[in-house]
Amino acid sequence: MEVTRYQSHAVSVIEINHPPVNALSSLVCQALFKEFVEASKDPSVEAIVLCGANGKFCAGADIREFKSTSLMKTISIEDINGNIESCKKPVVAAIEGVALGGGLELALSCHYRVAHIKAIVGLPEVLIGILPAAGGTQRLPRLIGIPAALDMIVRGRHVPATEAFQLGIVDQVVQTNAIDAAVHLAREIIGKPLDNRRLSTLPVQYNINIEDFFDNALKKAKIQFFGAQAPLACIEAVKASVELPFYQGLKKEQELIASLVTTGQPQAQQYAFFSERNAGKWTLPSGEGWDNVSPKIIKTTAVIGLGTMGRGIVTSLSKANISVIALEQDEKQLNQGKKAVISLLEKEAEKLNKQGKSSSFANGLGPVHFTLDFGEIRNVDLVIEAVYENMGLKKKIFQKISKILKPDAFLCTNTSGLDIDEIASVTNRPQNVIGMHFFSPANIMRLLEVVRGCYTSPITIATTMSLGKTLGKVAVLVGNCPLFVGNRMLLPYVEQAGYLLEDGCNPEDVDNALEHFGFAMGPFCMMDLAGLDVGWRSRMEKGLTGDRVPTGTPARQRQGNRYCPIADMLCELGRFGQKAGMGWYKYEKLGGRKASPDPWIRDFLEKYRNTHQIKSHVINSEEIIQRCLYVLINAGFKILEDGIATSPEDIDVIYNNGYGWPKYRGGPMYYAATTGLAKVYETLDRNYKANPDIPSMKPTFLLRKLVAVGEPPLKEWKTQLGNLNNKL
Ligand SMILES: CC/C=C\CC(=O)SCCNC(=O)CCNC(=O)[C@H](O)C(C)(C)COP(=O)(O)OP(=O)(O)OC[C@H]1O[C@@H](n2cnc3c(N)ncnc32)[C@H](O)[C@@H]1OP(=O)(O)O
Repeated sequence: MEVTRYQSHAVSVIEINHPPVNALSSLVCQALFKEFVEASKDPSVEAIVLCGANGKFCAGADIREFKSTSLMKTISIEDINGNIESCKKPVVAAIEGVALGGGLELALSCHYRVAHIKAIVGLPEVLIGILPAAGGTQRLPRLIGIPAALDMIVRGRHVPATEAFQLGIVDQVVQTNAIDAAVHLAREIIGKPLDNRRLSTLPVQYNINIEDFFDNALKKAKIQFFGAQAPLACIEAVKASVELPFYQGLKKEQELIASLVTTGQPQAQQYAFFSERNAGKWTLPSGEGWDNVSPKIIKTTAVIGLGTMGRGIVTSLSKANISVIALEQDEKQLNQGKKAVISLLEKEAEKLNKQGKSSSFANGLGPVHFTLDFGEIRNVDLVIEAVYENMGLKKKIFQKISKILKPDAFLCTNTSGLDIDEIASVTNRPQNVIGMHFFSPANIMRLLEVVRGCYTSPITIATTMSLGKTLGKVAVLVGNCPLFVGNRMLLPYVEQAGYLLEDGCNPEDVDNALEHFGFAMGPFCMMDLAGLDVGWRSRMEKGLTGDRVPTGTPARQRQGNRYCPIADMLCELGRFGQKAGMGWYKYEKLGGRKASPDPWIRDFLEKYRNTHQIKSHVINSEEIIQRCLYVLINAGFKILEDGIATSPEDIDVIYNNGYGWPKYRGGPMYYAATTGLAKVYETLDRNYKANPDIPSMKPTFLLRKLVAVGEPPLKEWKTQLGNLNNKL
């Protein structure tokens, strides 16, 4: 039964029961409508309470039922809302757990709302590419005013109960059972007037210049959410609450949602939503997986190395209230690390404070302890090594700690691409060794690549994936290969960006095209931020530049393939990016962030092209996007072929959460599917034939096969490979 009803004296309690989150599916809507009509007609019922089973009010419309072209149901959520609001008997919402999207819209149509202290409310539709179109954009401004409503709706913010009370969204916050409190309130208000409790009948009150306010909001949103259509539609809908009578406002919501659906963005964002949830459902070829391997509970941890990554990881663990011993090799670095962690934790506490939440680290370090003594980590459950990317150093540390730690402790390495098996091979428990590739800043970035080595046991995977979730990360299990998934795909993308400079572009042409596509940052801005020396060092280690390049090697060739040495040349001149005040761009000062195109670079590129007799040509944005993205996508197909990622969805989760890919485009593999695999294949094939010295352009076997079999849906891509190669 999706909806049940029972009576407590004169109060009828209607409970939504649709696990896991009581989403409003068609069946739930029908049942809710029916039960509500019956309760409202029943003469023995004098008041009604709406609640959700299993401690959750309702997470909104059932996203699984959204079809690509229509969001209509036989009975819409707003049909139910209208009925509730106009009911002559008082209706109280008892909010436990979550009241999100259609769930909050349902609660807003009730005459009163009681929330449990731990509940959260919000209208997060914008995050899945739509707007609250069951009256949310019309009722919320009438309840809490335009600025607060707009902020919640445009950002899709989750609001904790205490803040919801301050804003006036809920009438009571209780520490005990919210349903009992709602029933109690319902009894008290029987027979009392309800006219000023029906939000649709209230005027929207404001004392601001509405035209200016919405113009500014639109301008800001166009910058902040560049390219995303839903935030703009949300603003238009809230504006309609001021300009139009309530029922016309509802019509406007419907028009706006219908027009959003035609952009394809909701479909991409909903795909991203479910892909993210599925990423946690890892399964090994052996059948062992998330649903049959229990993780070990991690209570105590240690982090080795307090550089940028280590500090972020310590902060992350501390935020999750997990005890952590932070270890450094000398007093100076320990103190620097400690100062940095304190400052990060203070910022985190401030953020929580603003949300009305308290933190265990508000007045200090919470569960962190700093030390120079390796002996102190002997009893921890799990260690995360976060020293710099050097195989020799990492092996030395792993050898040492595997002798010290208790036998069942887990050993994790934070690396962005080193061989997990080589690191594991020096320990006395390779089955407990795993990679945890955090992204910088590690206390903020949501992505975590969990890297399984050939020895890693299922329980180690389960424990690390579960720890990732506890830290609030989106953990994705990947296989062990140089650079893993995200960075491996990035390599040909950055390589193409270099070739584009040789062929006639300036850095800003490439960055502008990709930022216009929706990336948070183009490749040259990204390199300036990360530091050009990082890639330079790695190329030196690989013998691509520096003393180890065999004499006589042509400047623009390595092992017979095309090579662009421009980044190396900038590094030789000390142009390391932001930290040097110059890189691909110039900056206002050392460490400055405001990039300006540098005439020196233009001049340098012109001379470079002349020296190498390169005929440059005008390259438009479409060519830039295709050249950079198609090789990245091609690398994604190779990763699937090699069994390094479980699914195209996992690759997309990695790109959406760690590489600034615009979520409204779903991720690179989803983008390839919507662009058309044949187009991607033919473009790559043509370019490869014209440039046989760029191997990353050669279409992969999987891409070719998928085109040959008629481009099956993305969910079926992997089945085309059979069990060819699975490193997971
Ligand atoms: C006409 C338009 C009218 C209304 C529009 C809407 O209401 S759109 C929906 C708006 N609501 C949301 O966007 C909420 C989305 N859900 C969440 O933010 C989180 O899931 C939530 C509720 C905070 C719970 O988070 P938690 O981390 O505890 O669990 P998880 O995210 O893994 O979700 C558990 C399973 O529930 C499924 N699910 C969640 N929300 C919905 C939903 N609205 N519809 C359908 N399914 C939903 C989720 O996929 C998980 O499923 P599983 O099979 O276990 O992977």
